[in-house]
Amino acid sequence: AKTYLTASRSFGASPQAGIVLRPLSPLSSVLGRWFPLQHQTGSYFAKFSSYVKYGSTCIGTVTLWGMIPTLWLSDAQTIKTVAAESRVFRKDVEQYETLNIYGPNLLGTEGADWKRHRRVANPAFDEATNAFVWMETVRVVNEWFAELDSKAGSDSTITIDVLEDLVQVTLFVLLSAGFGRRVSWHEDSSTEPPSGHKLAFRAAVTTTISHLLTRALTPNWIYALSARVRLPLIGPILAETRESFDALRLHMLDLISLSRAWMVGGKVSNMDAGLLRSLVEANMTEANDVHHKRLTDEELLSDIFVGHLFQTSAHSLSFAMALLALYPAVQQKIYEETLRIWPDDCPSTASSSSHKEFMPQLIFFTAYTLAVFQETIRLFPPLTRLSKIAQADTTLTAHRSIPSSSGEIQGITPFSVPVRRGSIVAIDIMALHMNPMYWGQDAEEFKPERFIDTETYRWPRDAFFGFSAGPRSCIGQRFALTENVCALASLVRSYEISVPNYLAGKPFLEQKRLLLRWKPLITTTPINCVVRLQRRMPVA
Ligand code: HEM
Repeated sequence: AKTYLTASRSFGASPQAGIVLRPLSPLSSVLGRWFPLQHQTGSYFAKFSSYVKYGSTCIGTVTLWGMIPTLWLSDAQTIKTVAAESRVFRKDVEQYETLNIYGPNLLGTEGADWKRHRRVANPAFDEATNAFVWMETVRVVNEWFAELDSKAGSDSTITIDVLEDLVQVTLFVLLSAGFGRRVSWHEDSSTEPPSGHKLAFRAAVTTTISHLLTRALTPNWIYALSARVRLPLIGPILAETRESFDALRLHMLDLISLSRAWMVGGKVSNMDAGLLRSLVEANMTEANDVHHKRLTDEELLSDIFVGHLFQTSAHSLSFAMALLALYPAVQQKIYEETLRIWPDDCPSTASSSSHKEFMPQLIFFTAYTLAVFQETIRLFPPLTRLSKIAQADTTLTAHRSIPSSSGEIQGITPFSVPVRRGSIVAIDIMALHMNPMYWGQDAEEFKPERFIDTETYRWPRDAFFGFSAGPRSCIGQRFALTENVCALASLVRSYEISVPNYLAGKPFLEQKRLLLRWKPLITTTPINCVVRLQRRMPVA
């Protein structure tokens, strides 16, 4: 009781909402789905409701274990300050430990170690890589479309579990644009493994995907222990998981060696562009002495892989497809936009050079498709919260407000929030994205127009935190935007997306409830996202 009181006294004038689990603890995300008090601060489904209840954009809670004061923020300016002051507000890297699967990486490191990773990675995430991402997305989605068409019925329709397919699509893009290893949709997964390998590449990839969640949610010490001792129940699953991750690691390390050998030999690799080649190149030009250390092969591999671990693109594209099935008028607008870019048909191949020419105009030509994707991320941010630890005593500014009888936020006044060293500061991305101060009273509605500037409206940049901001923002943002906009535009150009037959006769709100369900695992994960696709006829 005494420690609780000491912790809660540190909040100053911020309202207090009791004891909750640590914001990013794996337990809180696994149990989040079943947490009964869904409007309670800290619940994954509370959206902005607890900030309305307390009339404040900052709420204090105390962690169940450790009694650590935790401040939850839904205020754009406060969050911007926290993200910018990365020396005062450090990432809660302890919570990322299980994501360091292949070794330390950009996401799970801090301080000098993080800087070393970011310095090597920055130049690799350039326009050449994005051009390659565009080209490979075109290739992979066309292979996917061929697969869908071969399975479609005589009326050219097919009903699919979107997530299952998109996990493969986005992984194939990553393997190619990330590792320079083209995997065809049709490649046989029963191919004999090459010498020195237990699994063929495709088999290593597919088994790794199926064990991704087990690995990411298993504490490293249990994982390590399971290699030495036969653990009851979970032992065999962990052994299988280890086998698949080890098999993929060996393949990836081969690719790194190959890339380096090409570089040393002065050869132009047939791995085209791609992150791996650029990373290997940037790493080789880094100084390697007592002060500077190059990244190891494991670290390079980990930096590329961690971007996929979250499956952010697969999840966001799934939500976007479900939303397009529910909102045909939005889909029609994307279709009209794609008719302007591709008057004849969706391209089946793209060269990276043609994309490079196209890229500067891309955002302009696909403004609406991009807005649909951003609005999807606003409603379903893959990471709904981030957590930082204060390294020094400091002060933030938040806002108090009084909701009117019609629920509108009014009487907004600033107030100071003392932050004690060691406190957790939780950036509540979902609440920020639902905050009516920035997005209006209809913040929960799907309206891509919010992301289109007009002469009288400029969309609130600081209130969109889907890719984070400041020095620790997503390094793969352009990669993800290129991939997702290309995939969405190609999809809508080729297919009409609608709700599956079993939902067709239901009221709209019921369709919405059933199609947009999600669970808070490592990232916001769609549940049972099923849509019907009908091939569009070629434009006459
Ligand atoms: C829809 C897609 C994506 C979204 C919404 C997204 C979102 C985010 C967010 C919110 C962070 C901050 C995480 C934190 O502070 O803990 C982040 C970091 C990061 N993302 Fe993404 N991401 C996406 C796709 C990607 C892709 C495709 C890659 C790589 C190919 C990638 C690589 C990374 C890396 C390496 C970091 C750590 C950066 C650092 O700390 O320096 N992300 N991402």
